[in-house]
Amino acid sequence: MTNINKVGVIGAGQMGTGIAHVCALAGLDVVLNDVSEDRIKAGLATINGNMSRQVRRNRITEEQRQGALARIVPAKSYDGFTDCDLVIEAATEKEDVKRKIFVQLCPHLKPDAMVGSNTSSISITRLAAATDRPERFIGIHFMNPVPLMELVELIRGIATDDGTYESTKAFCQRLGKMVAVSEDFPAFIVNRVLMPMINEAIYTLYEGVGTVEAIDVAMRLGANHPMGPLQLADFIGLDICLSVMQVLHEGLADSKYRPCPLLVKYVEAGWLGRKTQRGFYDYRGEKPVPTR
Ligand SMILES: CC(=O)CC(=O)SCCNC(=O)CCNC(=O)[C@H](O)C(C)(C)COP(=O)(O)OP(=O)(O)OC[C@H]1O[C@@H](n2cnc3c(N)ncnc32)[C@H](O)[C@@H]1OP(=O)(O)O
Ligand SMILES: NC(=O)C1=CN([C@@H]2O[C@H](COP(=O)(O)OP(=O)(O)OC[C@H]3O[C@@H](n4cnc5c(N)ncnc54)[C@H](OP(=O)(O)O)[C@@H]3O)[C@@H](O)[C@H]2O)C=CC1
Repeated sequence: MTNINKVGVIGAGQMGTGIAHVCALAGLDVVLNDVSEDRIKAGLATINGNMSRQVRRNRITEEQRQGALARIVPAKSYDGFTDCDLVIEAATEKEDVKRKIFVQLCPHLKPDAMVGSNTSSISITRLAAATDRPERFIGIHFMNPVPLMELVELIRGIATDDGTYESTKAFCQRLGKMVAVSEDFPAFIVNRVLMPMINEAIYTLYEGVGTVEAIDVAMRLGANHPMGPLQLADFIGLDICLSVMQVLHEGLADSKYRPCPLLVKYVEAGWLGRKTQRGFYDYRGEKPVPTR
C-alpha cells in the first residue's frame, strides 16, 4: 500500500474544485490543472468561496481555510505533477478528451504514481488502456457537491492491482468518505439508477405530463428527494446527463436508456444548467425561473 500525500487534479470545474477542496482540508498537498490559467484561477476562486462559506457557518476555522488554500498549487502543465502520488482526472465527460489527457500525462509521472478518473460512466478498463500503467489505474467517483456528499464509488478496471485499490480506499477514508465498490459496467451504481430517473423526468416534461415546477415539487415532496430531478439535472450539468445516458444506451444496447430528445435539444442549445445559467431553469435573475 502507498501513502498518498500529494494529489494532482486535472479539470478545475465543479468536481475538480470539490476534490481539490476536500483533499486540501484533509492536509494533502494538491496540484490543480485545467486547459487555461483563467480556468484555474476561476477554480481557485470557487474553492475560496466555498471554504469561506464553511467558515461563516462554523464548519471549519479561518486557520483551516488559509492552511488548505495554501496547500493548493496551480499547474499550467503536467510538469507540476512529477512528484504526485495520485492524479485524479476530472475533465469533461468525453472519452476522447480523457484518453488524450492520460496519453500526455503519463510520461510526466513518477513510475509508481497512481492515476484515477472521476468519470461518471465511462469504462475504467478502456480508460486504463490509454495509460502506461493500467494496474495502477482506478475509477474514483466522487459525488456532487464533493464537500457535502459522503460517498465515493471505487471502480477497479480489469488490471487494477490490490495495492492501488487499498491505497485509494485509504485515501477516500482519510477524506472522511464512505466507499461503495462497483464493478466496471456502464455508469457504475449511482448513475445506473439515478440517470434513468432523471431521463424519465425529462420525458415526463417532454410528453406534457407536468411542468418543470410540477415534476420537481412532486419528487421533492412526494418522494422526499432533496432536489427535484430537473433541478438536480441542472445542478449536475445537462451535458453530463446526456453523456451518461449515451454511455448506458450504447454500452447496454437497451432502448430503455434512450436519451430524451428534449435533453439532446437543451444540450445542443448550450443550455447546460447552472454552469451556463440556463437549463430547465433560467438562473440569470434573482430566483431560478422554469424554462417550461
Ligand atoms: C453525476 C454523477 O456522476 C454523480 C453525482 O454526483 S449525482 C448528484 C448527487 N448529488 C445529489 O443528489 C445532491 C442532491 N441535493 C442535496 O443533497 C442537497 O440539495 C444539497 C446537499 C446539495 C444542498 O442542501 P441544502 O440544504 O438545500 O443547501 P444549503 O442549505 O444551501 O447547503 C447545505 C450546506 O451545504 C453547504 N454547501 C453547499 N454547497 C457547498 C459546496 N459546493 N461546498 C461546500 N459546502 C457547500 C452549505 O454551506 C451548507 O452548510 P451547513 O449545513 O454547514 O450550513
Ligand atoms: N457534475 C457532476 O455532478 C459530476 C460529474 N462527474 C464527472 O466529473 C468530471 C468533471 O465534471 P464537472 O466538474 O461537472 O464538469 P465541468 O464542466 O464543471 O468541468 C470540467 C473542466 O474540465 C476542463 N477540461 C476540459 N478538457 C480538459 C483538459 N484537456 N485538461 C484539463 N481540463 C480540461 C473544462 O474546461 P472547459 O470548460 O474550458 O472545456 C472544465 O473546466 C466528468 O467526468 C463528470 O462526468 C462526477 C460526479 C458528479
